[in-house]
Amino acid sequence: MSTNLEVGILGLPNVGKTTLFNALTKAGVAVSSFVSGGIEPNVGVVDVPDPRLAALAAMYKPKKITPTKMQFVDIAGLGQGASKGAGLGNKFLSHIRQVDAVIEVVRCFTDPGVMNADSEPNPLADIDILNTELCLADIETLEKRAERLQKMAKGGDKRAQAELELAARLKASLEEIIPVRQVIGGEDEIALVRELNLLTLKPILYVANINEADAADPDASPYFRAVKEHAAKAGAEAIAVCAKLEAEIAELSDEEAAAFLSEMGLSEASLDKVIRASYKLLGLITFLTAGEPEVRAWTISRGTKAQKAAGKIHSDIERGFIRAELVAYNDLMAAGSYSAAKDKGTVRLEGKEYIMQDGDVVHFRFNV
Ligand SMILES: Nc1ncnc2c1ncn2[C@@H]1O[C@H](COP(=O)(O)OP(=O)(O)OP(=O)(O)O)[C@@H](O)[C@H]1O
Repeated sequence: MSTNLEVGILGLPNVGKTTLFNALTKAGVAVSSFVSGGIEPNVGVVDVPDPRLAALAAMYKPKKITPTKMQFVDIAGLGQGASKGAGLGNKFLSHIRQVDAVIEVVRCFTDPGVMNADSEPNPLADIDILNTELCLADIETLEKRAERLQKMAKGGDKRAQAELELAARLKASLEEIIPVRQVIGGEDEIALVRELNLLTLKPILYVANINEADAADPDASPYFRAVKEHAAKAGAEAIAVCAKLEAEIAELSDEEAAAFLSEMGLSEASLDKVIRASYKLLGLITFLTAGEPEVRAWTISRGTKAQKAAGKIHSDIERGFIRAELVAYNDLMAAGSYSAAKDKGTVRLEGKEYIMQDGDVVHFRFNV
């Protein structure tokens, strides 16, 4: 019972999208590939790394530890002119339309053997090319929609009128190549245009694909620094990854990988950072269940109420929901055991309207 939210991996040709996708999915489980004619994207399911699971396992000694999962989609090369329907452009744009958030891979490496990658990286120019294409595609969507809205607004439709005004504002920004996510107001405005699935409204994470030589100290790469600065200005996050190296690490056993990382002076694979940042990008949080049979992480959207969250485990538990008995992960760890947390009074009983928090360790009481 996973949420079907997906993060799409995009970027210019040969920037390392597939390498990153393979590294991500090899580190995780089951890669299902829907390749047909080379234009269907690959979808991969990935375990979300969560150190809290190991800590809970040390406390509960469960038979089984189950991480939660998330989905990535490898959306193949989007070149210049894609928004004009050049080549396979429209198909690619429709794949992007289906995902809930995007990772933009930006080339910050040089590789003489790779087409388009033999020259000095120019990450800002690359970001600009892709951004322009996405903005143009959104302009087209808004223009099409405006025709219908005008008719509806003439008929006195207030909502259509509001959407029309918003569309005009968004279009003006898009013409300056400013993504919708940077100019749209709060939830009310987002709701007005939600159905349009605007590409530049999707949350974005920049992944700077750096040279192996920069992996131990990414900030030494001027290219990564440029991406980071751009991301900060755009209110987004940037993570440096050497996709080629990560793909190699993903081939190793856990022990080998740990030894390799410490040799490189790295504390964790950058992939873990990418997965966690993507999870956050989708607005997802984790609640935990812990017992002797199983310690497990579950995914819900931020803002989910207790009764709905219970339904993640089983529809019966949602239907017969009585109460959620829960303790915040940090409180549980501070107490040292569940019964100690109870003694300290940090275990609470919450009703169905309770809004679940990341790291809640929960036992649902139900009756069917
Ligand atoms: N950090 C890196 N350093 C050096 N070479 C890299 C790095 N990352 C990827 N490469 C190499 O760049 C080439 C292109 O990578 P990849 O096929 O993953 O790109 P892509 O963006 O998926 O391409 P396409 O647009 O064809 O889908 C591969 O040969 C890969 O090994």
